Amino acid sequence: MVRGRICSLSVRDVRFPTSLGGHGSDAMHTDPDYSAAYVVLETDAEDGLKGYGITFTLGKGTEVVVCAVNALAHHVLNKDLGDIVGDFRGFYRQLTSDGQLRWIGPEKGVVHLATAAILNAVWDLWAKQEGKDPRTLLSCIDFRYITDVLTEEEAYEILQKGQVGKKEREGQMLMHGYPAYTTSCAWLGYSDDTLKQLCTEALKAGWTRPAVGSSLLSLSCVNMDPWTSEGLPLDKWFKVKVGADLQDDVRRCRLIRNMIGPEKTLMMDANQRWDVPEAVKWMSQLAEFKPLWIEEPTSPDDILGHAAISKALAPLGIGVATGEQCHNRVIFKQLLQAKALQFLQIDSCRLGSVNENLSVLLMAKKFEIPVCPHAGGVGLCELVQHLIIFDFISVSASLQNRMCEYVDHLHEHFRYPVIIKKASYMPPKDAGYSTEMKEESVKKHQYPDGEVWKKLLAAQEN
Ligand SMILES: C[C@H](O)[C@@H](O)[C@@H](O)[C@H](O)C(=O)O
Ligand SMILES: [Mg+2]
Repeated sequence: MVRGRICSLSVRDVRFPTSLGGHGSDAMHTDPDYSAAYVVLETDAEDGLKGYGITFTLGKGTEVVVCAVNALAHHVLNKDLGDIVGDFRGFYRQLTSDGQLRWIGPEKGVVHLATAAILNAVWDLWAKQEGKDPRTLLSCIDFRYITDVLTEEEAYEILQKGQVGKKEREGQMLMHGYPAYTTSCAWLGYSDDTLKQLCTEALKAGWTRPAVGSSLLSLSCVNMDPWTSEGLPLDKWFKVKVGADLQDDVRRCRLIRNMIGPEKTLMMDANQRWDVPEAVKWMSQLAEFKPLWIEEPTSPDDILGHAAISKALAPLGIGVATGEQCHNRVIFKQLLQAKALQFLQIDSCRLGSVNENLSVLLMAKKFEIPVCPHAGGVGLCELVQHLIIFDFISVSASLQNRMCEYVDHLHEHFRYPVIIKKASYMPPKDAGYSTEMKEESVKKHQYPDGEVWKKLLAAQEN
């Protein structure tokens, strides 16, 4: 039973000084401070439940997103939660079609990140109150702009098929969790020594899980079903940042490949650094290190560019992955139509919350493209674990070629942090969207008045 009228929305600018240690750095974002616009919704219901929503940003960007959240707030305030989720498609459209704010989107950029923060909070609150069936889920999706590839009826059929074997898959998740890979070892700003040390630690610390077959390195023979492979060699998955300097990349990739050995899976991430021909040329030179995929090789908006890169790299056994900066379902639709990606990376904050991510999961299923979510940042792992476990249980029903990113930073600031066991996400058991942060962490890291920033800013002045 849904209850309560939204009587307050607060949004705070919370930043973690991760750039000081080079954490999170890549070829384009050299000094990221992992941050969140953190929204809290309160209702007048007696249960006292609150909805917590975040969107991930990098430092300064947060203040702009906070403004956008405030500009959108009037759409939520004084609304009954029942009215919002009772016509969630309509509410989603209201938020994304604000007559004045849409001009600075539409459905992309800062306003869309702000939409995600608010809707993530609505989902958190709603999830604490009740469960959802396929029809209810579909009623949350705005199919506008995607009915040429996916109608509501087709989506319903997919979800209906997803009911078959659902209980078993739930059981599998509870027992083994969802396979994860790590990016924490090889940020671009890390020295070779740090890279070696973190890689050694990750190898020792059980970033391991069972894999099938002798090689996971060519797209055609990737086969990951951790449960049918018991007793077979353990596999380990790593992602390395590339794209700034070819000689550095060759050295770092050689180093990491030598450490992990020829059989383990390596992915590369260029964070949009290259032009299309440059991407093909650069990756041809890194092909000897057998990457499973190259992530964000060029502009996230360049659909045909991604298609050209995919085509050129296919003979080398290298796939293209993208999505962390794909601003809406339309871009994903076209990437799928153009065969421009082999791995689809949803992001729980870039798109318009669960609503829009559902539409992308369903389109990916229709095109039979594996979803391997983008996570990390601050809170993205906490959020996206819900989406990908849902995808396995109710949509894709497969783990083949699928894994979810994991980054080992900042989980200690969450009340319900992710639980990783044997390199897998264990299903969250607490109600809600795992978005609540610890109040003392928020206070300390609030920008610019939190203790951490007061000290850092004072030190900068002196
Ligand atoms: C600035 C960020 O850390 C990015 O480098 C990061 O999201 C990355 O692209 C990833 O795939 O995890
Ligand atoms: Mg990336």
